[in-house]
Amino acid sequence: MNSDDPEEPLIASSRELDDDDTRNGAARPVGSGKAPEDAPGLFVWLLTFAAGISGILFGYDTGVISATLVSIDSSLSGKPLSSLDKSIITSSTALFALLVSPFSSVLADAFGRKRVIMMADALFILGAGLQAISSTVASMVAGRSIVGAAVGAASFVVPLYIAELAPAAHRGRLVTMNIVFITLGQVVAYIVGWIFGEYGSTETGWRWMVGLGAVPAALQTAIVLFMPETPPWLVKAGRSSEARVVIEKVSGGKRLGASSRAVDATLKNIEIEVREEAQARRRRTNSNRPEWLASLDELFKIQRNRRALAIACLLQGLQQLCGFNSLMYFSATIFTMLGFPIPTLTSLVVAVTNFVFTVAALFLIDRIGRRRILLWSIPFMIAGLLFAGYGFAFVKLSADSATQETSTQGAAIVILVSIMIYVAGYAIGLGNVPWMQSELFSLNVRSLGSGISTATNWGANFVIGLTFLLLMDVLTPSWTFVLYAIICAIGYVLIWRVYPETAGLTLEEAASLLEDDSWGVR
Ligand SMILES: O[C@H]1[C@H](O)[C@@H](O)[C@H](O)[C@@H](O)[C@H]1O
Repeated sequence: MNSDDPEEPLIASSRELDDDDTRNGAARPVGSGKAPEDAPGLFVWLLTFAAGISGILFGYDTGVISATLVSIDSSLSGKPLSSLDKSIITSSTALFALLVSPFSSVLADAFGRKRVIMMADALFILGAGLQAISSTVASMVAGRSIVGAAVGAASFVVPLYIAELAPAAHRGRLVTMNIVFITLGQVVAYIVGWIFGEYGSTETGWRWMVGLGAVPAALQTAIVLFMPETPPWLVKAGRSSEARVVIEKVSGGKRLGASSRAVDATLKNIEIEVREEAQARRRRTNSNRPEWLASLDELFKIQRNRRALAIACLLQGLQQLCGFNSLMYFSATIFTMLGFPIPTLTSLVVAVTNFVFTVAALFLIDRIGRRRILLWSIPFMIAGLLFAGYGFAFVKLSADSATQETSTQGAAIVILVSIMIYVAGYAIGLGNVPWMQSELFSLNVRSLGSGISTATNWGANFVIGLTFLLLMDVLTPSWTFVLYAIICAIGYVLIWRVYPETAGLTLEEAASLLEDDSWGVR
């Protein structure tokens, strides 16, 4: 059904929804609604900015670890960190993010999106504090794990929060804002790591690096107190009049032309979807099965939900398995081996390129569309990886930059430029499109589906972080990069086959695209 079609009523009344329609979730579009099409008002930008602080925290805490590990020296447990210590400290964050992200979907449904953001802030502060005062490896691991739990919850709930608040026409751009904040947090972490590592004392420098993560979390806690809940959650909680006020504000307020008809239409659409969900839940409860099992059932047994989940997990898995975070975590190590004189500064190139092209994506994503931007950008990633792999074939790697032979300097430059091409391609597409996952799911499985695909992201992140150095050793750097190129090529074909374009559609229109029986793209 096309809401631009003059023949179609803007919304279906509940009487138009027969039982079959509602059972299949095939009824009229809902979600955030398409009605308010104006530019996002100041209110939406403020909300996005406030919620985006979570992105800064996410980026900061994932980016800061590489500098932290090389600066800790012997301050934990009175001895230098072993490789195993380093691996456990690094991977505990991804592991806990993985464990917490699906669980946070249950919390987000029960307590609201906003409260989960606040819970994550409390964890960010606790984790940063614990890391900063750590004197043993065990307490450092505990601090990293708590931060991981916070990152897991925030990485799930913030995109969901923004997607449910933003008008459809601007949703892509607003969700991308969150990724801009993540990549900005990574740039800040690299700069802070470089400054404290270079100029701070050995004993306290790294403590400042990790402890500073508490500052944005405290700031966000103060701001979030004044932020609203999302309209779909409010309607679900039986607070439709509050939802109406939020929709009105989000559409720019009455003075900016948010006609009360458009606001009513949006609210009505959400109410219909919530009603459908309640009916579906009643049917599930009748069957005497635990609620979560019934939801899981619904996610896997209904074709459109299954397809949404497969696409979301494909994109999230590919975002990590393409190998980008190997660079985020180990680029300083790679550039040391390549003989660059100040590797931490050179590695800043990765974080800055990622940030700059994510900002570019912000302006392009709604215009070009998710599917198309991926199909255009992944070939650049593949080319960058293959050139880098080729460059590595000419370099004799050394752990000490001083012994690097001049003859390989050309190859080192080729590798640096190839990595920049790869990172640019990543940032403009795969770095952000997967986070628009919530628009693929209908409301009744949106939280659960987004939670599972976010967990896929963290699972794959964990695998990449754990295996990169091993692969470099076993396969050689050239073949490691070729392997990532092969993964990108497989991902390209899968995206081309199964991922339809969702740009500019309401959440529900996007979800109903997937009702097609075949797995092809209409
Ligand atoms: O979207 C983000 C972004 O691309 C970050 O730079 C990356 O480190 C994350 O893993 C990813 O989820």
